[in-house]
Amino acid sequence: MAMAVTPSISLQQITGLVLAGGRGARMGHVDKGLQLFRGKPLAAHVIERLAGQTGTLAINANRHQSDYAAFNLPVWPDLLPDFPGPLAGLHSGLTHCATDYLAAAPCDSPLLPMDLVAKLAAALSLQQADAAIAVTGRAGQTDLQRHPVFCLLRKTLLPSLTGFLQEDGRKMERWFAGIHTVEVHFDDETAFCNINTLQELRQLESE
Ligand SMILES: Nc1nc2c(ncn2[C@@H]2O[C@H](COP(=O)(O)OP(=O)(O)OP(=O)(O)O)[C@@H](O)[C@H]2O)c(=O)[nH]1
Ligand SMILES: [Mg+2]
Repeated sequence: MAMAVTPSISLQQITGLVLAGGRGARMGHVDKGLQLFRGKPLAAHVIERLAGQTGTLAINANRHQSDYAAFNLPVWPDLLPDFPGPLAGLHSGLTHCATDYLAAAPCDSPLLPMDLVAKLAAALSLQQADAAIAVTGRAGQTDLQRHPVFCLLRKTLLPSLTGFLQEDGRKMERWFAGIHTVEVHFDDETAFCNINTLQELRQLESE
């Protein structure tokens, strides 16, 4: 009997996207990705961690675009008005990327796993899924946490996402529930810590 062969995904087929397109309302409407954490902008931490995990990188930002351009990466704004949420960033990424896959991570999680993309890609490929998202905690337990802003998407999902957004869908979880998504478990919960307020920024900085 012939063995089923699952083609694996190479790094060169993946564009990494730093999601920095939000309003930062809980931080006083500052541009979160540009706030300093341990002496460097939050976005710089994410760029450094993602570099090497994907073939190319880009930034999704809607404000201070010249500041983001200083990272020497393409800056892709949302194509939809009024800050409809992170899905708008994924929509921009899938529209612009020239690769078969897009891996996204938010600008406000400076400790993201160094094996994020490799693990998402391995699971997506093995399950022949269209999307992979990160999960922490133990399956079946109440502390299971889904982290859909840390995701890997096939570029072929663009029409699905466009349709979802056109119908005013904003909830990431709802879009992922309607497509073939695989959940990928990560042991290190702290790698996904996410900074929403200035207090959280200072707190994590001092840890
Ligand atoms: N492109 C895009 N990204 C967004 C939008 N809203 C949030 N994000 C991104 O989604 C990720 C998680 O969002 P939040 O933690 O809520 O960040 P935020 O929306 O800037 O902050 P709050 O305004 O305080 O909710 C971050 O990477 C944000 O940059 C949006 O309207 N467009
Ligand atoms: Mg928000």
